[in-house]
Amino acid sequence: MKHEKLAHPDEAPLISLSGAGIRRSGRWLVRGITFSIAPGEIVTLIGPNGAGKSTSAKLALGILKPDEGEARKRRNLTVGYVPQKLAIDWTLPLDVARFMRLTGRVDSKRIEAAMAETGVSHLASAEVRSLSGGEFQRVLLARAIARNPDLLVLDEPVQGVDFGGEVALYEMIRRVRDDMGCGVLLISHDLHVVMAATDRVVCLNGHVCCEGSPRAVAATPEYRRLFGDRAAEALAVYEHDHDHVHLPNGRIALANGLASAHGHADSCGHDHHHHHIHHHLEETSRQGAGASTGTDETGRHS
Ligand SMILES: Nc1ncnc2c1ncn2[C@@H]1O[C@H](COP(=O)(O)OP(=O)(O)OP(=O)(O)O)[C@@H](O)[C@H]1O
Repeated sequence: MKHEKLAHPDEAPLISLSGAGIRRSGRWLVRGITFSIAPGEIVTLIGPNGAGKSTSAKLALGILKPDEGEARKRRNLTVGYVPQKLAIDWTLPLDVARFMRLTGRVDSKRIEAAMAETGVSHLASAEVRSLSGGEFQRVLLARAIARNPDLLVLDEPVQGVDFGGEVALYEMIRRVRDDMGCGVLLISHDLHVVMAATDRVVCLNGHVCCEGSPRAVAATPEYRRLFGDRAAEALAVYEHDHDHVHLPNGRIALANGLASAHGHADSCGHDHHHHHIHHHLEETSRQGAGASTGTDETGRHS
């Protein structure tokens, strides 16, 4: 897979936290947080509500100062931020093109290229408030990448997006990373398919519970304790990676006899495991979408 060439762990990290902690009203919100993001790397902070993901991200970005430990940021780091929520008065008319220009001066060519990259060029004159959840996410992503960031930060990027849209969004995030070579920090309170899209997972619960490749993290008892049965299900997805074969035309033949239309011709050459997971999930979502919503828990990992 491309990103294995694109990730540069030997280069100075874009951001790094070392034993960072922050205290408010006599209580440690997070403590002992250590992780870094290299250029070209996709890192996910995962943990339950209140685990300190946003706080850790703010420490990493220099928005909050640690009371102990260290937070370092590369000089002149440009950050593209995709927020969880936006404080916008939706009663006012606002089209996508204007929305893209609301914050800061960004070159028109860059905006056009970013909108093309996330597939929203055709929505330039659409009303922002009329966009679907998935369209709005892609507009937010375009707005963030138009700044040509070194680091893209996405806070709960799949809220309000259905399962098919979630898979598509993570595909897009990876493609943006491949094209731009930026680092990516994802923040997620739920498992989603975030695990499969990530180079490294940092599992938080006030401190770093466990960290490593998605597969390594999914196998730890700490992670299973935090996410319970669903963690085991997610792991099952990981271990479920040889239920199909790659056909010469790039399609996937599943054990249940279905062929996926989404196979990539290069699936076999690189990072086999991730592609397997991806195709497994994609097929599951296609089947689910045809039958009902495709977004329920059982549908995810069936
Ligand atoms: N400024 C603050 N003052 C006091 N407590 C705070 C402050 N900011 C956050 N907290 C507390 O710190 C803890 C971690 O919050 P944080 O928002 O980082 O968690 P999170 O993992 O991002 O949660 P969620 O998934 O719910 O967004 C919570 O208990 C929260 O109430």
